[in-house]
Amino acid sequence: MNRVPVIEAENLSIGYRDGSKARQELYDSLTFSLYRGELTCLLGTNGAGKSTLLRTLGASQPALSGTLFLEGRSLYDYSATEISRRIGLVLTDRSLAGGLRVRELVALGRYPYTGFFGRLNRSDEKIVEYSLDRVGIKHKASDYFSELSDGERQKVMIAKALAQECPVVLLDEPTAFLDVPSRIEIISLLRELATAEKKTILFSTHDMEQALLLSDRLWLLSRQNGLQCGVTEDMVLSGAVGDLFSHSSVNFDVSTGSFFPRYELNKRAAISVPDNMAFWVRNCLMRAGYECLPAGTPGTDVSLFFVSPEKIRLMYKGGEELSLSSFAALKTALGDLSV
Ligand SMILES: Nc1ncnc2c1ncn2[C@@H]1O[C@H](COP(=O)(O)OP(=O)(O)OP(=O)(O)O)[C@@H](O)[C@H]1O
Repeated sequence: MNRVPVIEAENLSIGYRDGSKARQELYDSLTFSLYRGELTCLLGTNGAGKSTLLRTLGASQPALSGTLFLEGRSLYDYSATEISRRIGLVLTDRSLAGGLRVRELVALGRYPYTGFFGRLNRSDEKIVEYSLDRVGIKHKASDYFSELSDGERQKVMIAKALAQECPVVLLDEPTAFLDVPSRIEIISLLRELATAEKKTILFSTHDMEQALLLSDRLWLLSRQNGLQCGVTEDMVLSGAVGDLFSHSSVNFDVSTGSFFPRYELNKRAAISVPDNMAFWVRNCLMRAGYECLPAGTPGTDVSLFFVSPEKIRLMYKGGEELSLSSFAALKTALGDLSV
């Protein structure tokens, strides 16, 4: 099946103009497509250019060169009003919200439809109420935006983009400063809008774990490799995600999609542990400098038979044996805790 991209770029160059001539070019030949009904996550290290790319796609800053199409037409052939009916850009800067109440702020999303005086008719009001309801923030509609929590503010900004009724929504770090349940809630909401309302959604984040679980596609942006695009699982298993954040003191575990510190393992432990506790037992041993090997491996510094946190048997190389009944006792016996 040949799918038609909603946004398409060819040899797009993005960056900043300095005065009339000199320019700081971040990327010079980005080629990509964004599709309807998909949630795409933009990942990259600090300063990679994620915000710059999102602002360029949202027409809030010009591309340096190349072509950028929205629904098959050059983005730059659209008027500002036409763009604001098609692309909702949710940036992290909230200073514009001033002293507005939540409902008033969401109603600004209707501006592309309400004409010069911005008067809402019955249908506009209905859309504002629907948008407040859709993100679960209706109960705060009369509160001041400035008095909301970070998570509530993010929901309001998403509601404003919904009220704009755009088929494309671009969001710069919508989960910044949120606790883990709120991050999952926001990304799940974006996912729902993409699948149920067939919107095209691209968001940037530093929340890897949630992004990998919930996004259909990943865009990996780096100075070394430019923009790499693909389905989440392909990008993880190909090693591209691990490479993006490769660092001398950090490893990426492809099997779980999580990053962990690179420990110096100078001791060896043969371990027997039930599957449901294996992660935490290994975690405890690796922090104490032990490489974890299968039970029965000869010549290790210790052998561990872990039945449950209350039932642990530890055997040292010399033959001494201890029965332990907590992780605290195990860590003390391994010399990793001084209590
Ligand atoms: N207005 C500007 N003028 C000139 N250079 C800028 C401007 N804004 C950002 N830059 C530069 O562009 C590069 C990319 O910045 P950008 O904010 O797009 O990165 P980012 O990937 O969003 O970073 P982060 O994850 O830290 O938010 C940086 O080197 C930054 O200094």
